Amino acid sequence: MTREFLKMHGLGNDFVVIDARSEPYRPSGAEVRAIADRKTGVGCDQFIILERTEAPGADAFMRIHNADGSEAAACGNASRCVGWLLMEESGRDRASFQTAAGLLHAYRADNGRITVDMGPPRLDWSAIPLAAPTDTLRVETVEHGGFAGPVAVNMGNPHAVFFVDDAEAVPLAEVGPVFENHPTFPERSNIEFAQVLSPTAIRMRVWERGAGITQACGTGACATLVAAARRGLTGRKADILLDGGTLTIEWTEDDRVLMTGPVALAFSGRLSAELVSVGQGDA
Ligand SMILES: N[C@H](CCC[C@H](N)C(=O)O)C(=O)O
Repeated sequence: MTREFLKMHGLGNDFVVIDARSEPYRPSGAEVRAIADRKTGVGCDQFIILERTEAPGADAFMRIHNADGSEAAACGNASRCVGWLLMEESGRDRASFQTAAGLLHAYRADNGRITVDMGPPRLDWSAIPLAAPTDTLRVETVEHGGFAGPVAVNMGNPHAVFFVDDAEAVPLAEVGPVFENHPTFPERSNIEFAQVLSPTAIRMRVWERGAGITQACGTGACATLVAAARRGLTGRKADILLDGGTLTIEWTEDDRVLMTGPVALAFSGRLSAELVSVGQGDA
């Protein structure tokens, strides 16, 4: 049984998207890793599956698999891509879909961009989650290689945001995995390094949980803005300058984080039976 897929991305953070609403598909971790492999598979940062849902007001359930086979409850860039797909399908300018982190609402913004209301940030240590009661404004137990005391934010998934003087100088491939797997994060964490350029602009680079360095991270951009505003480094709205381009993030007065940015559909294709059969039944 082969399956059609769409190859999409948000600022270079790329996805294989499967519509499994009519034919359920629950790949094993091994299948996800095989599909995500950039040499022997299709290649992607996350593998996204649209599932049928009975959730009121939702057009689909969006399941998110990282390239390492782990599952995540939130993915900002993929949320814009799925929102766009559902709007194209319905002909409407709005779409809502369920995720493990809750019901998300997407709508068309200017210049072909899409806005997703990513909901409220979760700021309590137990919601990140962290391993022990901690002030999430500066997590002192997390330090390595001259970097210490990140801000912890949950956007449906865990983030640790370090503020630095020069984001380009961070040895991301070296320190990223150390922080991703730090014992303070019982569910691991996405890791951001942010350089505040002005009260309305932040340069940010990211090491993603389960995917490594990516060109952009939507939930990471949301976490970065929330962290900067909490520290008084910016206002509640700023442009986040990522390797792949810019996202505009706003943390509204009624505690919603709005993420606006582009969506791209690169190509469609078919997963071969060999690729889908990899690791059938494996963990
Ligand atoms: N690596 C993330 C999921 C993808 C997030 C990112 N691609 C985004 O756009 O938010 C995690 O394990 O929580």
